[in-house]
Amino acid sequence: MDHERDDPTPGPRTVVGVALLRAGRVLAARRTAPAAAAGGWEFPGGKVEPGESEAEAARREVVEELGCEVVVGHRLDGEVPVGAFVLRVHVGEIVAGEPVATEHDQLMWLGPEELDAVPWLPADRPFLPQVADLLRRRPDGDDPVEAHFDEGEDAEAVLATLHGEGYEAYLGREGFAGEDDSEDRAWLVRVEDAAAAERLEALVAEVDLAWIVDPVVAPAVPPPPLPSGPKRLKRE
Ligand SMILES: Nc1nc2c([nH]c(=O)n2[C@H]2C[C@H](O)[C@@H](COP(=O)(O)OP(=O)(O)OP(=O)(O)O)O2)c(=O)[nH]1
Repeated sequence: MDHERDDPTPGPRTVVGVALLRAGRVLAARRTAPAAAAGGWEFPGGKVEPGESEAEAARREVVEELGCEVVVGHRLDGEVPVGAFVLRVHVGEIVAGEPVATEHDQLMWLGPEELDAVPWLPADRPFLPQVADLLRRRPDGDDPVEAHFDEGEDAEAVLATLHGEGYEAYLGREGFAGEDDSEDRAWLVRVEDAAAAERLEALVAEVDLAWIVDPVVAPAVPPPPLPSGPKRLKRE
């Protein structure tokens, strides 16, 4: 089927790149093909297929290219023409597996001061200042910290432990901009002070399919706290 001909106002199709962030660095990958782009560095990703969202395409491409699972967060500002396509870039975070280059010939984790050290493809360069800003923006101790849980039972158990130890913590459902309401959304446990965050991190480390959400990649629509969240108890 020719989707472009059915659309009365077809725009250019999209290539989605994902700026994978981890510990103040972003993953850059070196292309091997086509010849004109070989040796150029890019964000993992590829063409969005008909019927796919950009986030779905980004997740699929990262599995294909790097063999790991990612969550995809907000889109960086702007889009850049690439031939008949436009390049758009989302931030993302690896949540399972370690990236292994299968289509690229090299991977590098670059800090904000190292972004200029590799020859990026021309279309990627306009995104680099935004990426550098995100890499420099680390949370301060008072920012809320959230943990993602695939299983509601795990989230509830961690919440109960935190409450039992006197920490204030809230339960919510994950929600990403542009995604429909769904019963399948993951669970989030949120804490709002540094001591609770440290305890939450320790508890999350013991649970499969749970991780601390990078605040930079956090869902664009944060879940509201439950109105009846218990207050933090005084601890000696
Ligand atoms: N994936 C990706 N492609 C980029 C970036 N910057 C950039 O100019 N491009 C260009 C290179 C390619 O011409 C095009 C994306 O093609 P691709 O080969 O990655 O797409 P794909 O995986 O869907 O592959 P295919 O359909 O061509 O087999 O966009 C970037 O950061 N990531």
